[in-house]
Amino acid sequence: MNLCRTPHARRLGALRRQCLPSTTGLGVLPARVMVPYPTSSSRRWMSVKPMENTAPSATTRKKVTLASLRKLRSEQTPITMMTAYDYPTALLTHSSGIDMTLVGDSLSQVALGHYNTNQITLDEMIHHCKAVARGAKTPFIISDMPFGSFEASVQHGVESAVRLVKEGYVDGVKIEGGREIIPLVKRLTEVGIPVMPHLGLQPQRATSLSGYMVQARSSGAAKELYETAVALQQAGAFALLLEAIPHKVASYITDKLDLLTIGIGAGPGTSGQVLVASDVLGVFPTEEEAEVAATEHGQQLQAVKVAKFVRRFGNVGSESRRAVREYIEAVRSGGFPEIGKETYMIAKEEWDEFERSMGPGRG
Ligand SMILES: Nc1nc(=O)c2c([nH]1)NC[C@@H]1CN(c3ccc(C(=O)N[C@@H](CCC(=O)O)C(=O)O)cc3)CN21
Ligand SMILES: CC(C)C(=O)C(=O)O
Repeated sequence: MNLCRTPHARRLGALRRQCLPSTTGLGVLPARVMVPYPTSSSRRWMSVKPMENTAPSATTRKKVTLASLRKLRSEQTPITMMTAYDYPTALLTHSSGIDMTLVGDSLSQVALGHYNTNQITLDEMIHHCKAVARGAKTPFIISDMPFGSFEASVQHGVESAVRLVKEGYVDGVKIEGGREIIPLVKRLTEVGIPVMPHLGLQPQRATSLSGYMVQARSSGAAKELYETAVALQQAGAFALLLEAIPHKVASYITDKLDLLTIGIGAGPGTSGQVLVASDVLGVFPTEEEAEVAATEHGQQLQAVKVAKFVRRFGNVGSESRRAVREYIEAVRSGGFPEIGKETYMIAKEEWDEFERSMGPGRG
């Protein structure tokens, strides 16, 4: 039977695979070739309909795999990673061509408003992973394992990671920790879940470290970090996240090890970079911006202090606030909505009939 012609195979093909002529003489078989997800043909019904994306790069891009990430490293092309917390931010990573999308537990702070990252639960992470997976079709998706989901035992860690993969549809997991997570990294690798340990500044330990402090600044601490990195590679880690460490230490680790290194505050010598989406976009105001908003518009903004390693590539926050100010102003002044442009009509005879039976309205 020609598998490619069955309706089921056609559906499969339409989703992820391409049928290629077989060289085995067994006919045409569905080949394991990844094709783009049907993003260009799919339309969603929203109050504002997204335009179809016709950019050639978006229609030809394939799902990022471990092999394609390793190829980027071997070609010395820096890997790009950014966080996403929901469907719109996931679509942003997907449509922009980001290589890896991180459902970071920073979402506890930047999307849920908690004081730190330790308050988010595994169930909440899974809820957000599901939304991200619906939007981030091409990037390799990694979820953080939240505080409390892996420390008690290897078994608990495996159960939590399996839930993130099975219910949250992510491709791999990131775990904050050093030597103490080696047994878990080994076990997850054995069961086929790609693991990215997170070394250096570990936000889940901010309380015990009395803040978000740069790590591995002494020769002893740098040596310990390097040896831990080697041990985690031996345990099977496919990548390391290196946060807030001297750039020379991060470059050294990258040069000596085979795995991928993704840095944040670790300099340009790693295999790739990661930043939090709201930092890249400039969603939250700086203290100066909050002061300006208070004096000029009477707005009470929640200012945030960001780390030295953050570069803002946009100022989406000020644009959002301007849009909402104008919306409020337009409603209050009667300028929105505009009849004809933003309203619906009723045929004259229908309206006349309505008023005849019900009595006149406003005139
Ligand atoms: N918006 C956002 N961006 C992040 O990168 C981020 C989060 N939230 N939440 C979770 C963690 C917390 N992170 C942080 C937060 C603060 C610093 C920070 O201010 N570090 C000091 C270093 C001080 C020192 O040791 O010298 C700095 O000045 O950069 C670093 C990482 C990174 N993560
Ligand atoms: C800061 C990044 C790397 C992270 O761990 C997160 O988003 O939670």
